[in-house]
Amino acid sequence: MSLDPDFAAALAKHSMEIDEAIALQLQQYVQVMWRWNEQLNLTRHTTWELFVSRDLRDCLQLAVLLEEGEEVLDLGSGNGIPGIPLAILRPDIEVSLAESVAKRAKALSEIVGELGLPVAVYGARGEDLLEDFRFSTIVSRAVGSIAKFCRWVEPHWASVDRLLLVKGPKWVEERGDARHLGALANLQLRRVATYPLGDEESSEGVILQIWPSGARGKRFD
Ligand SMILES: C[S@@+](CC[C@H](N)C(=O)[O-])C[C@H]1O[C@@H](n2cnc3c(N)ncnc32)[C@H](O)[C@@H]1O
Repeated sequence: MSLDPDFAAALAKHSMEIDEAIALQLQQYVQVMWRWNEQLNLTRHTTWELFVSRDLRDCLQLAVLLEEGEEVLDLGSGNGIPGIPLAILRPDIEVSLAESVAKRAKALSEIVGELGLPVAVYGARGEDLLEDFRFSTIVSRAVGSIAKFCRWVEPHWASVDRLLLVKGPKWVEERGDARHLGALANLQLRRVATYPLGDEESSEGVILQIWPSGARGKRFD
């Protein structure tokens, strides 16, 4: 298999230098996922330009924030973003995917199976998994507001060290709502990455880290 010229051109346009073996695995993921997209509504990003400038950019930003050996849960994985590219970019971490819609979870299982990735896929609500499993980091994109996430995880902070949420420009408004609702009480929130999104220079992506205040979350303070 060789690199699709449109994928290579999009990587070059966005100045992303990615090892060829890794780029080929990413390409295989996208091609298999786009195949499933013909039957299921998994993504609207159906060009290499959109995959690179939106999806891959978010995943690369997350990848550098994860420590070696982390156990990571992608909550609300849908089409596999960010969990599957993270598993490809960072083979030293352990990635699990949670997707509550059964047919999407089944497609994700087929995709990771076809790619031969050591990724567990759970057809379940991510917050319910925290009853039985422990993760160092929950990553998530386009699943719920900050307030919603805090509520979901609130009873389970013993099972997770931190959240890394990929957000768009509305994050400030969401943070305000979460504060107003008291959802951020006893939690710390820090913006740990800011980057331009797509071709629109005015549009920014951010990654928010949320962790418990006090002794439990001390190492992130
Ligand atoms: C808009 S899609 C986002 C997919 C992908 N993360 C992305 O960024 O493109 C949201 C997905 O999260 C799933 N979802 C929503 N709430 C969830 C929960 N609590 N646990 C697991 N999956 C959930 C939905 O079924 C849907 O597939």
